[in-house]
Amino acid sequence: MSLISRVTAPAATHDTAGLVRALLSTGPSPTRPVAAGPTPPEPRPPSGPTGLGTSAARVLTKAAATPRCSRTGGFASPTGGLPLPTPAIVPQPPAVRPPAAAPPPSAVLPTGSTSLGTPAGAPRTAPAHETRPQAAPASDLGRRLHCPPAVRDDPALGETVTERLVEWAEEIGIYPGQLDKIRTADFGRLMMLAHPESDDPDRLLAAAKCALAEWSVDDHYVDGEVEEARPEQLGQRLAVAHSVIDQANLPLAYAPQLEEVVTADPVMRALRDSLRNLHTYATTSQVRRLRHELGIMFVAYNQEGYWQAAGHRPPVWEYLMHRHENSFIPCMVLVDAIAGYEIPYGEFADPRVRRAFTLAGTATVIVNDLYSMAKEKGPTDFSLPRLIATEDGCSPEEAVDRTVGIHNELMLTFEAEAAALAATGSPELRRFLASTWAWVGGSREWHASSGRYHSAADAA
Ligand SMILES: CC(C)=CCC/C(C)=C(\C)COP(=O)(O)OP(=O)(O)O
Repeated sequence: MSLISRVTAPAATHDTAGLVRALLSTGPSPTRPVAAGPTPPEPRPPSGPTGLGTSAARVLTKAAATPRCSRTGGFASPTGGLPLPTPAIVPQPPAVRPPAAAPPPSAVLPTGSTSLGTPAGAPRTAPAHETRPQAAPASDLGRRLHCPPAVRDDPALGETVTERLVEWAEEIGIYPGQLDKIRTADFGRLMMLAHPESDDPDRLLAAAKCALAEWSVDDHYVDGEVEEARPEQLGQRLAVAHSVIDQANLPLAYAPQLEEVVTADPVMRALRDSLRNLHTYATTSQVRRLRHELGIMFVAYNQEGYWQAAGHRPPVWEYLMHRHENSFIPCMVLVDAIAGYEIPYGEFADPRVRRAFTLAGTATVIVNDLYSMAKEKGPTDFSLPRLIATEDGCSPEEAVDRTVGIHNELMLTFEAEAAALAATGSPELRRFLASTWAWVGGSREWHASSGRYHSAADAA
């Protein structure tokens, strides 16, 4: 493809089959970056599943342990021993929003029982627009979600990271008087499950500090979980906090005033300190990538502020777009840094890679919506099942089914596209996609068990 054709190429769309076809015809070399190379390659037809496949992801691997001090690369195998997603099924163009009367079955897995909450056919006590989907049994969701299992589970390592994270939070001053929330959520366990390529507590802690700083923005400023939510101030707080994400450098006479505001705010201190610490383990460009993702996340938080202030209930399309921006991507973007390698920036920024990566990101946060239904009870605590129930006028059980279907569509698309990208990209890209796949599986496992979503109070 010529440079001009590439520059003028249309943005990626949701035409999976076309995209996979295009990927497979742009370059067969397994080591060539997807965005590089002037020579028109020979078309290479798909030869069927070539990776290790989802079933291989069930094998716990130790081979993927972190190369301890590599900051730029150094991997034993193209995926660092991690299973790579395999397009066992290339999804057909799916109906994202199934008709209310006859929803199709879940994309890959049997939908199983419909006994999530009230039994089908039971009398309804409230109109559909007022219903709140109940939390689905975790075991049932785990079976129905198209998602790999966690690659490893090392509870002691997770506990170590959580304990050190609590100490850090206390030092910084986030979650004052509520440090138990951090212990209960067990964020160290999330990092242990989601970054199986590293068994180094320091690296996992670096990722955990970033994640907790990000969560603290939500819990302190947006959701009202730690401080009272003040939607009218949200834009102002986020803008000032962003001056830490992308350091504002004011003229000397004014800089101290900004610094005073920043240092007085625990969330801003947490963001600054976690990013500073990350530099120990990540390259400058990896940290810059995270700074960019946080800017996007802040835009989405501002949107939530608008929803709260205006009493706006987003339609499903708008909420899904919001979840593209407000997802776990800021955590996932660190997979290579924490594992000790680096995907070339040209490949990371390639729209096809970006598309696959962000589809996986949205899928992770839909998992969050499903597992956090019991926790999200306030009138502006929107979630995908809840909004679908309202918009489609369907039962909570049906809304959960549709949410699972949307999640599975995203994951199947990621799986197919990641496999095609892996076949045409560099070893680092291949590994990055495998690391992403592992992150998604570890995150689902954490959501299924974390005290953040499964407290006795929520069950009541
Ligand atoms: C770790 C991280 C990127 C956090 C910022 C975004 C965030 C809090 C989520 C993606 C989770 O969504 P939600 O606000 O629904 O979180 P909880 O269910 O309250 O954990």
